[in-house]
Amino acid sequence: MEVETPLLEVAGVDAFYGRSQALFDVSFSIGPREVVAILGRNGAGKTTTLRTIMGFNVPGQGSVRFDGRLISGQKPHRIARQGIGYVPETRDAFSLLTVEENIMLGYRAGSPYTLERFLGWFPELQGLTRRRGAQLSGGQQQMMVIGRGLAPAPRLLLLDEPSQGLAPVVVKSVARVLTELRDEAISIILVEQNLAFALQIADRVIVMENGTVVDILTAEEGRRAPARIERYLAIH
Ligand SMILES: Nc1ncnc2c1ncn2[C@@H]1O[C@H](COP(=O)(O)OP(=O)(O)OP(=O)(O)O)[C@@H](O)[C@H]1O
Repeated sequence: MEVETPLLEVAGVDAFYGRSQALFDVSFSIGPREVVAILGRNGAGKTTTLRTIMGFNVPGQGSVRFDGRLISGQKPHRIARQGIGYVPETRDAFSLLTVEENIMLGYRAGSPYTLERFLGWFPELQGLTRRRGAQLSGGQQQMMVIGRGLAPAPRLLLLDEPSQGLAPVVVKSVARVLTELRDEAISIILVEQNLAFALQIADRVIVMENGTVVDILTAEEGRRAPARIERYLAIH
C-alpha cells in the first residue's frame, strides 16, 4: 500500500511560556484531507499546540513540517502564506473592522471562499456585512472569524473551539461548513471540548493532558468507546 506523506508533521515538540513548559514531546501527523480533533480539558495544551504550528510559539525542542518543509522557527505570516489558516479562540482581534473587511482581509485572488459563498453558509450575516465585528453577537463573530480564516484558501485550517458558546443551531451550521470543507480536500485541526461535535466531524481524535498527547484514536473508536476520551475531559 502506498503511504501518503503527511501534510503536517509535529515531531517531539516542547513549548514554553517563559520558563514554564506547556508542551512535552508532542508528536502527531495529519494526512491530506483529514479532519483531526484535539480534545482535553482546560490547560491541557491544545491552544499552545495550534499556536506552535502557526509560529506564535517557537518550539524549544522538536520540529513542525508542513508539506515536507520545516516551518517551525518561521514567522506566523510566512507560515500562513504557505497554506495554513488560523481561527483563534479570541474573536475580538479584528473587532474594529467590518464583517466584509474581516473576511476580505486575507482574500487571495482565485480563492473559492468568496464573501458571497460565505454569506450563503451563514445567511444570518447577509444584512450585517458593514457592521463592525465588535457589534456582532458571539455566534456571529464566530462565523466571521471562520470566514476570515478561510479567505486565503488554506490547505490546512486550524480552529480553536469553534463550537464554544454557540447556540445549537449555529453549532449545526458550523458542523455543516466544516464537513463541506473536508469534502473540498481541506485538512482541519479542531480544538474542542465538545466531544459530540468533535466525533461528528473528525476522522481521528488526539487526546491531550498536562501538555502531552495521551491517546490517538479514530473517531469510530471514540464513538464505540467514548469513555476512553471522556475520562480525560471530566473534571477531577
Ligand atoms: N500566555 C501564557 N503565559 C503563560 N502560561 C500560559 C499562557 N498560555 C497558556 N499557558 C499555560 O500553558 C498551559 C497550556 O495552556 P493551553 O492554553 O495551551 O491549554 P488548552 O488546552 O488550550 O486550554 P484552554 O481550553 O483553557 O485554552 C497551561 O498550563 C496554561 O496555564
